[in-house]
Amino acid sequence: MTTRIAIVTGAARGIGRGIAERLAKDGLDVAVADLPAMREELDQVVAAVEKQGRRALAVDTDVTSKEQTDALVRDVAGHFGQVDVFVANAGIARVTSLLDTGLEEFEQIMAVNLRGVFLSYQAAARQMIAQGTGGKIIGAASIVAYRPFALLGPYSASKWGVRGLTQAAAMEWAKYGITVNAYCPGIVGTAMWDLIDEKLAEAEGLDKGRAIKKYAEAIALGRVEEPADVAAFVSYLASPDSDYMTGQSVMIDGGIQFS
Ligand SMILES: NC(=O)C1=CN([C@@H]2O[C@H](COP(=O)(O)OP(=O)(O)OC[C@H]3O[C@@H](n4cnc5c(N)ncnc54)[C@H](O)[C@@H]3O)[C@@H](O)[C@H]2O)C=CC1
Ligand SMILES: CC(=O)C(C)=O
Repeated sequence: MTTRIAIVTGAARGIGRGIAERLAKDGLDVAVADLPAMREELDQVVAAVEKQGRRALAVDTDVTSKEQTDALVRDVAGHFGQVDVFVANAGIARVTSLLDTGLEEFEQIMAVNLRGVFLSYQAAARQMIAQGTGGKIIGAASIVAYRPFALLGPYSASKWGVRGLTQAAAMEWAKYGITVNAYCPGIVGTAMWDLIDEKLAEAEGLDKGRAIKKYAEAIALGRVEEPADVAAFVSYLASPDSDYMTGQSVMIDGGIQFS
């Protein structure tokens, strides 16, 4: 069997890095993409993938740009011959009340979290359709795609949008053998939550580090999530074991939300 090729965006750190390393462990060759400012960290992920005996490629990409996202897929297909798995992981969080959110901030969140996922899904699907191979398209949603967090309103709306986009893409592309699913993590201990903790602590008059502790009390399994917890589920979504699953946004949160 030929080696499958995956692309992971926002892969320089956090959950994206965890996913890239896990897919490499699963035997896939992996292209990792992130903003140019993250190149040093991205190169470390390339080294970690290669250490597992897999081929890797780093591509500077801003997923808000159609040109760059199309080029990412084109370059990876040119380099490795095909694209089998696309993980649209890149995202940003902003802690802001709805009344205080300026238009520019709202649009920035939507540009990365929703437009970026749309552009990623579209570029990946066009490549997979042209190949005639089917494929696995996977997006980053969140538990807030089901029930928002106050002060994370625009962020929550963007993730709600990812859930809708994932359903529509699954409906449209099933006939090409492409499945489209999303992962919905809870509270993962990454740089993103460092920022959320700092801003929520400020807003709620808590000391730094207290907000994440407070929110983590809601986790039934009793610990903050790690990137590897998310990556284990993405590994399943990227594998043939999930071939009969499409259009789903699945909570992997240690038991915060119960639907
Ligand atoms: N940390 C958490 O608790 C949760 C995270 N998520 C989602 O998981 C995904 C990954 O989150 P984390 O690893 O925690 O975040 P992170 O902030 O640690 O990493 C995000 C990565 O995305 C990159 N990125 C940002 N804007 C980009 C752009 N325009 N183009 C390309 N790359 C860009 C960043 O440079 C960074 O390397 C995000 O979509 C996030 O919304 C979902 C639920 C919970
Ligand atoms: C960042 C995020 O999506 C949550 C739920 O914390």
